[in-house]
Amino acid sequence: MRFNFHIQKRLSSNSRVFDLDVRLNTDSQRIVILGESGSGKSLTLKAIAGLITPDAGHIELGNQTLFNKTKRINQAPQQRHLAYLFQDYALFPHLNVRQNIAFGLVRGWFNPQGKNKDAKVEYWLDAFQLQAVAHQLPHELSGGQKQRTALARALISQPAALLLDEPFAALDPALRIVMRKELDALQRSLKVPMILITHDPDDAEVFGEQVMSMHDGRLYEDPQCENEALVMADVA
Ligand SMILES: Nc1ncnc2c1ncn2[C@@H]1O[C@H](COP(=O)(O)OP(=O)(O)OP(=O)(O)O)[C@@H](O)[C@H]1O
Repeated sequence: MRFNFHIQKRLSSNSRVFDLDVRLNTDSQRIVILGESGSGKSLTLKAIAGLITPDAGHIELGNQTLFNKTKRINQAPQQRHLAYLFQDYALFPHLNVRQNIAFGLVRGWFNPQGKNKDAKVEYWLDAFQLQAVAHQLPHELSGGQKQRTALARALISQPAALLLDEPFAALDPALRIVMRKELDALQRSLKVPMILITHDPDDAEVFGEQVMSMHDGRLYEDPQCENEALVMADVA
């Protein structure tokens, strides 16, 4: 699955202007974007997910056009079939683990209940060893359990790609190592393409088939990265 995008977006607040101008065209299935705070990583993921609209450019995933300014294409977030895992996991506080995971199957306001849905939820509860805590609320979970619940909720809808915003930042160092391994194994077995943004070089080491670095709204090829798959797009 090819990621091909050129995203341009200007954000202004008071006298400060931030210009995002990122482009990438790659067949790589594990992309890590490494950058300091405020460099534009989250904005990039949000634009891919459809949560912010670029001023110009295009976003293509495989042969699907998610956004194209000149062709006036702008798919709604739910049409894009992407899973976006937020930094703080964004679990619903009033829903237990089972209900949070089931929410991943919800399409808009319409929530069809069916046998199939229950079987899928049970599958992910088993796969992530969450059966024992299935009835617990997010505030009653450990950091790792929260992360697994959020991942299960993201994966249950069989997304075309996984967008991960600092997925290990909230975990203590020991759990971070365990969860990195889990996500690594999971991504390899499901073969779901992913973009992971982080400021932690260890994430890049584990996941970075393709490591990019981000500075001041621009994306650069990491000089240490020897992967040949990346082709920087020359034209929009
Ligand atoms: N709605 C907005 N209006 C104006 N500026 C914004 C807005 N949202 C983000 N910015 C600015 O855009 C820049 C990039 O923000 P972004 O959230 O993408 O950073 P980041 O690289 O993800 O940082 P972090 O690692 O701290 O999450 C920041 O300087 C931020 O202040």
